[in-house]
Amino acid sequence: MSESGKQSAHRHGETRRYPHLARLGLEAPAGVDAAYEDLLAEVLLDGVSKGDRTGTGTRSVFARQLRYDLTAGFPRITTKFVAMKAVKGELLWFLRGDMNARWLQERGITIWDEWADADGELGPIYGAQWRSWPARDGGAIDQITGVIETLRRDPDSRRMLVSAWNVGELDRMALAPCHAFFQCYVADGRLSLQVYQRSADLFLGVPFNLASYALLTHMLAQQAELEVGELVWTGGDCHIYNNHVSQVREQLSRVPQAYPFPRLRLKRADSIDAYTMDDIDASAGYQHHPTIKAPVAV
Ligand SMILES: Nc1nc(=O)c2c([nH]1)NC[C@@H]1CN(c3ccc(C(=O)N[C@@H](CCC(=O)O)C(=O)O)cc3)CN21
Ligand SMILES: O=c1ccn([C@H]2C[C@H](O)[C@@H](COP(=O)(O)O)O2)c(=O)[nH]1
Repeated sequence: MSESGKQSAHRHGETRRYPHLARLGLEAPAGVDAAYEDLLAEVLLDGVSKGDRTGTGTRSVFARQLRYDLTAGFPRITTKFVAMKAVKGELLWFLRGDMNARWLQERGITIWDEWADADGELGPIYGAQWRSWPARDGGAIDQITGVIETLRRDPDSRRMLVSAWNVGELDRMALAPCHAFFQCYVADGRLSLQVYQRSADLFLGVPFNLASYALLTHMLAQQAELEVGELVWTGGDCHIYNNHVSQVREQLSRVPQAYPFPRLRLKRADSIDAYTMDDIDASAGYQHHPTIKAPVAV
């Protein structure tokens, strides 16, 4: 094949790899994962105009999937700075079964403040459902401990689900769960996880959600003495808020200079309840573009 033929074949390959970025004339560097940015591009270009609960307005597409090989790197988006301190804190806070924003605020994490009442209360959101789903007999079901036990005892199980979508308690939650449930899957000693996110704020929420579930997969794998496999993110209503459009354009313009994902260092803890902020480090090799600020829709 001639040199120019090779080049055009390469370009064609890239076009298929990230077709929506290609429509904007953008190409990611070789070896860089830009699937998230391609979804941003798709919603920017093809999203249908839709109203929403917050009154902000969005463009939106329905039902998309992102997949990350966790052995290849930790999916912390590089085309803007992703605040890992808030991601780590929020996940540890969920795992505490906490329903009050105080613990986050004491650590300088403010991402739940808009939804908390004057006492910091949020109602029985993720943490409550993960760790103490109310049982019929008046007791509580710890779904996280349950799934770790099943991962150890019966990793072939097809019933390893954790749900935050407790229909009977939705009206008491400050916000209905967005990442509604997840499923674990083990093959060849590797733990994969798929999360279903019914509603996805692609610019502000999803970079957090991807890093958070990647981290959770690593923690669960460590607790069950498994290696990590794949993170599969499935989104329902995938939207860009109308007041995030200029930020998204800025972010996409960075795709040609995007970086490979960093690595996660996770210090071993004795139980899923024993991890601390200092045990988690996703900064090794994290090269990234600067922060892009945006208002959160409440
Ligand atoms: N509209 C909306 N989008 C969300 O992503 C979202 C909600 N609501 N409500 C509940 C939680 C709270 N989440 C949030 C809230 C704020 C940020 C945010 O402002 N992030 C900034 C800075 C974070 C920081 O440095 O602390 C960012 O640049 O990522 C992210 C996720 C995710 N969830
Ligand atoms: O982890 C989260 C939590 C929330 N979101 C986004 C998705 C929506 O933009 C709002 C929730 O509004 P609903 O009207 O309840 O769908 O919050 C997210 O992306 N990630």
